[in-house]
Amino acid sequence: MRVIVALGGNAVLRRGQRPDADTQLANVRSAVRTLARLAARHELVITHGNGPQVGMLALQSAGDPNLSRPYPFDTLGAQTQGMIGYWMQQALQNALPGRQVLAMITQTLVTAVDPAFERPTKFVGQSYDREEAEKLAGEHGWTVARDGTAWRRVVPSPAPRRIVETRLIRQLVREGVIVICAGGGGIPVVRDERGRLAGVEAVVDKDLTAAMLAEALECDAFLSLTDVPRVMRDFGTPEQTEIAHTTPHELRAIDFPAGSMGPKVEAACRFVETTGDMAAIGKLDDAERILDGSAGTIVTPNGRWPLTSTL
Ligand SMILES: Nc1ncnc2c1ncn2[C@@H]1O[C@H](COP(=O)(O)OP(=O)(O)O)[C@@H](O)[C@H]1O
Ligand SMILES: NC(=O)OP(=O)(O)O
Repeated sequence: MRVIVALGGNAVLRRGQRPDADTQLANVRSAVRTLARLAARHELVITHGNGPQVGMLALQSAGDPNLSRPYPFDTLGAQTQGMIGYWMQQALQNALPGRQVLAMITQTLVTAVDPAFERPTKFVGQSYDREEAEKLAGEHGWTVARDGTAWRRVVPSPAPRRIVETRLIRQLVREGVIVICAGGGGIPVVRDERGRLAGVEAVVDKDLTAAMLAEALECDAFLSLTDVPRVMRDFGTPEQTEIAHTTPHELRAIDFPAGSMGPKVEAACRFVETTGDMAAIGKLDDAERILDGSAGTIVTPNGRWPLTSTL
């Protein structure tokens, strides 16, 4: 099978951890143990989040007295692709000697008139209590929003339209390369009337980009791997229940929060609706069990996996 994995930024920097490089590298090495087992059995394309990291770099940049203005989010996105891509590439090379692994700088086309620029939803950086978040928002001109019980900075997250480097990614996958690409959803860029690319201030959702890429690369499965074992009904209430096997139709009848589970569910539904193939949301460590149907929330057109006829 050709499998695309979207790895949450939280897998690289867990909630509450200090963002030291060695902490993140240790998390990447641990994630790569699972990814390497997948790569041994399947053609693997890896995308990853960057929410915690891009927010941290933005905060550092905002506090740098030598700068006349903080680095823009496209440039910060590129920095996170380089940093996380490097950690992953090296960890995979060490885990799978003899295999070709490449982390690519990847740009994602968005449109400048996307309404998302007026309505920031993408959580970046660390969590704060409400008072501190509002204080920082006042100091730096941020928008902040509630993420579960905590507060975080939010930035615009326009819809991904196309990955500029799609053809190259396809070529590399066909040649057996394990490609790490579209990190942080891809660096958001727009194309002007003369066809030239330029970066924009945003962070694209990596699950939406991954689903789009999965379709373009004709992947058989799209796995969004995060820190919860399954999508839940009535999440965060005493009545919460795990959803094991489901359909896009069933999932679309449930409300999920923007900026966290919402885009994962939307991405999974879009991939299944467009391709008729399988998408799943679950825990990184369960990736292999998700593919055999015994873990995660598995989304298929008829709610069954492996896919079977309903006739
Ligand atoms: N209905 C739900 N079921 C499961 N988790 C949910 C749900 N709604 C919100 N969440 C939250 O979504 C989080 C995963 O989204 P996110 O933090 O964006 O992950 P990642 O960084 O791994 O992509 C979970 O840790 C959980 O707190
Ligand atoms: N860019 C992005 O979607 O990052 P996270 O997965 O960390 O939210």
